[in-house]
Order: sequence, then structure tokens, then C-alpha cells
Amino acid sequence: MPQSAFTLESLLETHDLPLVIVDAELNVVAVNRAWETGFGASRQSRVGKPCCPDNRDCRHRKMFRTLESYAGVYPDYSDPDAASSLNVRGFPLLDADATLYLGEVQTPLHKCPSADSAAMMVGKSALFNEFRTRLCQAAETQAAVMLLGETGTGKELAAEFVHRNSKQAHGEFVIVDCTILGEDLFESELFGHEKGAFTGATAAKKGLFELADNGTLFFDEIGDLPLSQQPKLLRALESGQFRRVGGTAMQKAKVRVVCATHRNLAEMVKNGQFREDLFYRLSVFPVEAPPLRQRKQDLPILIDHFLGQLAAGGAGYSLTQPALVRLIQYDWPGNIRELRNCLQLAAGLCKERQIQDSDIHFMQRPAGNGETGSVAGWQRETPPLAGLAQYEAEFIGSLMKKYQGNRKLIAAEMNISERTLYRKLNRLHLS
Ligand SMILES: Nc1ncnc2c1ncn2[C@@H]1O[C@H](COP(=O)(O)OP(=O)(O)OP(=O)(O)O)[C@@H](O)[C@H]1O
Repeated sequence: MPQSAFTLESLLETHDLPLVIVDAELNVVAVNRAWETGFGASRQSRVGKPCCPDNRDCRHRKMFRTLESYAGVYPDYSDPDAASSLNVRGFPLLDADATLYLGEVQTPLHKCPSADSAAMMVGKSALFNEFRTRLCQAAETQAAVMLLGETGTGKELAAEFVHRNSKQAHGEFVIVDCTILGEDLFESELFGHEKGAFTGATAAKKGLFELADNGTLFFDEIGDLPLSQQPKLLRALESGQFRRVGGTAMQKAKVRVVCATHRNLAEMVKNGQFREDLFYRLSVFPVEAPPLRQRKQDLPILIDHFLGQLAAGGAGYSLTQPALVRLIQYDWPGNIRELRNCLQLAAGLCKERQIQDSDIHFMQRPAGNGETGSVAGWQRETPPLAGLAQYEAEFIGSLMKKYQGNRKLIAAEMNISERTLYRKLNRLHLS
């Protein structure tokens, strides 16, 4: 593996979602631990292998051609029966040597909760206990639960906790990532489709509602659900019925709904960005996940928990007093996710498994929701990477020369629409 990819690999571990890195030769060069755990496979089984069984015209090749981020649902080739699907979010990634890679976050659409996830909710402060009690109350009702709170406060973990403590615990816990459910994917992913419903629908497929029948459907980042799709969701929730895309028969599913958002949904309703009727339908039982800075009493137990995970049965890590003081004095804008990432980095940097205060580094706050990213950020969104714009500008510049500025031909070679090319040219000040 080239040195540059190795640098990326060490950064991979600060990402808590399964992440795969592909190089320009379309081979997988790294996967992270979350990928190994999520897919129950070793990194040796994936690294060094082609990104897809047939990569002549795959999404990865397209990304290297266009430098466009993408999101969608694709077959899971690591599943021998290829029966399951993956939510993927791919983005261009430059490492420290300005070598271009592709980072792809892969989350199984149909994810089984881990056996000990309830036990993994660590904390003992009064605020944490209140939070936990409220989750237990929520689990006992059949009401729709709305988990509110800043990024990294443990909303997804809390959703799983509600499921595992509810009457639906024997059913599936199905996660719907609303950040990737664009208008084109919403209906077919949620309600399924019949064979031939659209190009590429070579077989009938169950939707997430059907998969979650008698279980829990968890809408993560519900605030990102496109306004145009919200009435369809409301209708399905009110009636418990829906039609697969291209189908005529009514399907039924009994699902418990849990949602999460770090946005101010009430404000979005006021601004006309979220439907009021859906807001009330989903917010019957609101639960607020407290930010870490308000429950710093939990820091020692959380630190023990994460350092224990990092030791993974091997020799444990210790933390010097000044290092602990630094952790306690910090405000943790990225909450528990940021704490976990910070400890992971410190454990990698420290000598003889003793973490000093000089091993503690806090992440920069991301500047915005860029299309491109580094894998080290504490947020779900990845911050923009300096350098990529230049790479992109040079790449388009070479095509402009080749096609003497003919935008139709440039767009065709990049496999993007002329409109997208036009936007890119404006963004890069090349127009
Ligand atoms: N109480 C806790 N005990 C142990 N680990 C926790 C706890 N809360 C959160 N975590 C860990 O912190 C990380 C972030 O948690 P999670 O993804 O549930 O946050 P979130 O609020 O859903 O974030 P986002 O809004 O960005 O999706 C995860 O790795 C999770 O396992």
C-alpha cells in the first residue's frame, strides 16, 4: 500500500460508520474497524480487491471521472446471495500528498442491532439517568418517539435502546438515513418496488416499511426528508398501508416509529420547511439527549468505556492527571462521538499506552457541509478539503483544452449534465 493511503487508513478509525477507501485503480485500499464489525468480515478479505465485481462502469469509476459526490442504494456484493442492499455515500478524498481517493460510507439498509447495544449506553450522571428513564418510558408506549439533541449525543444508540426495550424488540430495527433519501429514492426504498417498475428494477424488492413490519423504523435525520415526500410518509404512517412502486396491491406493515434530528424541527415548521401535520405525528414523545458538556460527571466512565474498547482485550491504556484535566476542561461540541474520536487518536499517538496531555488533540469545527471530506471530522458531514477544488479545476481545464471549450463534449466525457458542469464552472470561477 502506498504511504499516502496508509495515512488515510490511520484516519479511518476516527470514523464511526463503515468506511471503505478506493484508489484510482479501483481497488479497495483500506476499510475501518466499523466496516469489519458492521459486515462481520476482516479487512484482509476486502483490501486489495476490486471495488466491484464488474467495475467497467461502476459508481466508483464514475466518481474518479467526475469528482462528484454521490449517494444511493446499491447491492451488497459482500453478501454471497446479494440479497441485501447498502446505503452508500461516496465522496472524493485527498490525502496529505494530494493523491485522490474515493471514500465511501456504507451502511447496510437492513441493520441488525448489536446484541449488547443496550449495555453500551454508558453514563451515571443525574442528567443521563433522567434521559435513560425517559427512554424507558418511551419504550413502553406505542407513541412515535422524537429524539432531539446535538450531533454525537447518542440519539441513534438511544433509538436502538427504545427498540430493544419495547414490545417490538423481537422485530427488526431498521434504520432509514434521511440524508440520502432524495426524491428519486424515497418511494422505492421505503415502500419497495415491483419488477420492471423502472429501469434497473430487475426484480421485485421489499421496502423498508415491509422489512420493519412488527419492528421499529428509525428515521435518522428526519429534518432532511424532502418536503415533497413528507405527505407520502404521513399517509403511510396514518393508514399503515402503502403501494410498492409499479404495484397496484396495497401492502400493510405495523411499525413503531422513532425519529432523530439535530435540527430545530419546530423552527423548520414555522419556516415552511417541514410539514406541521407530520411534525405532530412524529413528535408525540419527544426526548432530549443532553449534550456532554452538561454531564461532565460522565466523562470518567465514558473514558474508561472507550479506552477499554480500544484495548480490545490487550494491555489497557492509562491517562495521566493533566490529560484528564484537559478532557474535563473542554466543551465537547461534537459530544460523545468527538470524545471517542479524540481518545482513539490519543491512543494511537501515545507512548507505552500512557496518554499524556500532549496526546490530546481537539478537532477543528467543520466549516460547512462540503461535498468532499476528510475522514477525521467529528460530524456526520465531512468538511471541505482544500486542494480538491484545485485538482478539479485542473482536471476540467485539461478537458476544456481537449474539447476547445465545448461544454457538451466536456459534460459527456465527465458523464454529468451540462447544468452540473455549468455549476461547477461557476463554483471554480472557470466560466
Ligand atoms: N451513552 C453512551 N455510551 C457509550 N457510547 C455512546 C453513548 N452515546 C453515544 N455513544 C457513542 O457515540 C457515537 C455517536 O453516537 P450516535 O451516533 O448515537 O449519536 P447521534 O446523536 O445519533 O449523532 P448524529 O446526530 O450525528 O447522528 C457512537 O459511536 C455511539 O456508540
